[in-house]
Amino acid sequence: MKFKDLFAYGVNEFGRIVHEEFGRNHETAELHVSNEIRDKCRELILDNDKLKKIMEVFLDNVERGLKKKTHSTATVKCFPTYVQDLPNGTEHGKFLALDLGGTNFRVLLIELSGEHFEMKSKIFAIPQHIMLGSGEQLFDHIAECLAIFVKEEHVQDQRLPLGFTFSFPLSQRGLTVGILERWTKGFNCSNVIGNDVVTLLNEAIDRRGDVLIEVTAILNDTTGTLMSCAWKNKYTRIGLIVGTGSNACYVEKQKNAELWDDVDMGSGNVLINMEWGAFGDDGALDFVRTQYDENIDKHSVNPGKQKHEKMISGMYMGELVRLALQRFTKENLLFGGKGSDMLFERGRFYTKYVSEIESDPPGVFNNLIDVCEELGLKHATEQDYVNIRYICECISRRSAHLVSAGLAMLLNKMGEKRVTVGVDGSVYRYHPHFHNLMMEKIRELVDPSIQFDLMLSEDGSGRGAALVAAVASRLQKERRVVQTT
Ligand SMILES: Nc1ncnc2c1ncn2[C@@H]1O[C@H](COP(=O)(O)OP(=O)(O)OP(=O)(O)O)[C@@H](O)[C@H]1O
Repeated sequence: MKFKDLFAYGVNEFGRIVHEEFGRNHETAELHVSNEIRDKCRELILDNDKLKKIMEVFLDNVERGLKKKTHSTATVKCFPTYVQDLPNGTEHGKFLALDLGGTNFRVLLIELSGEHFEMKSKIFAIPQHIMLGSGEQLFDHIAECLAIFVKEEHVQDQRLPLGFTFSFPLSQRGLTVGILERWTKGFNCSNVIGNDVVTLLNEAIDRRGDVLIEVTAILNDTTGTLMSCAWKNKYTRIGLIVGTGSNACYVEKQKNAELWDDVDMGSGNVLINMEWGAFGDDGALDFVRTQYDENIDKHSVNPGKQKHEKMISGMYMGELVRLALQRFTKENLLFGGKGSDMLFERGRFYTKYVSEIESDPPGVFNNLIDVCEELGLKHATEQDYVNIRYICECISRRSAHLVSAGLAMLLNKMGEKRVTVGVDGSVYRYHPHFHNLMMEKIRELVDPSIQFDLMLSEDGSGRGAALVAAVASRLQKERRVVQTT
C-alpha cells in the first residue's frame, strides 16, 4: 500500500490495518465506531442538502453586506478594502510589515525586486494582560516591538512604507483608515472599537519618537494571503484563512460594492473583506448548530458573535472535540465513564491534537495514545481510540465542509472560469486531510464548468502586507508621473 493510500479513507471506513513501519504497532482487529457514538455524532455531519441550503443563505448574506441599503443590518459585512490592484511583479524596494491578528504578532522587513523577495521577521508575544488591557497599552507594545526590530535590522534611519495586517473586523474608509468594528479571537482591549487603528498606531509611534515609518496600507490577513498568492499565481481571486479564526476575501466588481466611495483607479474591481466569521450571528446557522457550539459560544469573550468562525477555526476545534468527549464520558460511552481532570478542563484539548490524531493512518493510534497519556486517560481502550478518532473526524470534516460551502458559493457568484484560492492558517496547513476534504467537497458543490485550485500561502499576512504597501507605492509613483506629463 502506498503511503498516500493510507489517507484515502472515509469516516465510516476503519479497516484492519497493521503498520510495522510506524513504530508502535496497534491493530484494531475489526473494531468499529460504537453505534451510540455514531448516532449521537450524526448532528455533526453536514450532508450536501444542508450545505446547499447554507450556500443559498450565505449568498443572500453577502449580497446584503454589499448593498448600501442593507449593509447596516447585514451580519456578513463585506467591507470594501480599498485594495483595487493586484501585484504585477514590477514592485520593488524595502517595506516593513506588521502582522497582528491571532496567536502571534510579527514584525517583518521585506525587500522586493522583480521575481525575488527577501524577508526577515521576528515574532513577539502579546501577553494575555495586553490582549485584555487598554488600547494604549496594546499599541505601545506594538510600537516598542517595531522599534526593537528596526534597530536590530539597522533600518531605523530610513522612512520605510509599512503595511499593517490587522486581522479583526475593520470598516475601512481608505487604504490607510480602518475603524475597528469589534474584537474577536480572544482580544478585548478597551478604547479601540470605533477608532481608526492606524491613528492609534501612529500616536503610539509618536509617543516613543524613535521610529520613522509611513503606514501606507492597513489590511487583514485574508487580503495579505490573496495578494501574496496573486504575486505568484495570476488566477488568484480569493483569500482564505483557517487559523485562529476564519475569514475570506475576494475580488468583486467595483459596481457591486455599493459601499465603495473612492475614485475607481482603473481596475474596475475591489477586494472585499467578507468578515465571514460572523455568518450565523442572526440565527442563520441554528439549524446545524449543536449543544457543543452553544457551549463554546456561551463561554467565549464574545457570546452571540462569530458563530460561523466558532464552528470552523483553530481557536475552537479542539474544545469542540473536548466537549463531545466530556459528554460521552459522562454518558458512560467513553473511558468506562471515568474521565480525568484534564479532560474536564476547558481549553485543555488542543486543536493540534485533532491533526495529530488524524495523522495516524486508519487503524493506527500512536498519536492518539500519546494524547490520551497527556490527558491522564491511560485507561482508554482500543474501542475508545476508534470512537475518539471518529469524533475528531466528524468535527474537522464539518469545519472543512463549511469552509467549502462558503468557497463554492463565492466561486459560483464570481462566475470566473478559473480561480485559485490562496489559503493560510494552521488548521489548513497542518490538518492532514483538510485540503483534500475541501477539494472533494468544493467539487461536489461548485458549478462543474469552474476550474478551481487551493494554494497554500507562504507567509501570506506578512508578505501580503508588504505587497499591498508596495502596490500602493507603485501606483502613487505612476500617478505622479501621469500628473507631471
Ligand atoms: N497542528 C495543528 N493543526 C491544527 N490546528 C493547529 C495546529 N497547530 C496550531 N493550530 C491552531 O491554529 C491556530 C493558530 O493559527 P495560525 O497559526 O494560523 O495563527 P494566526 O495567524 O494567529 O491566526 P489568524 O490568521 O486566524 O489570525 C490556533 O488556534 C491553534 O490551535
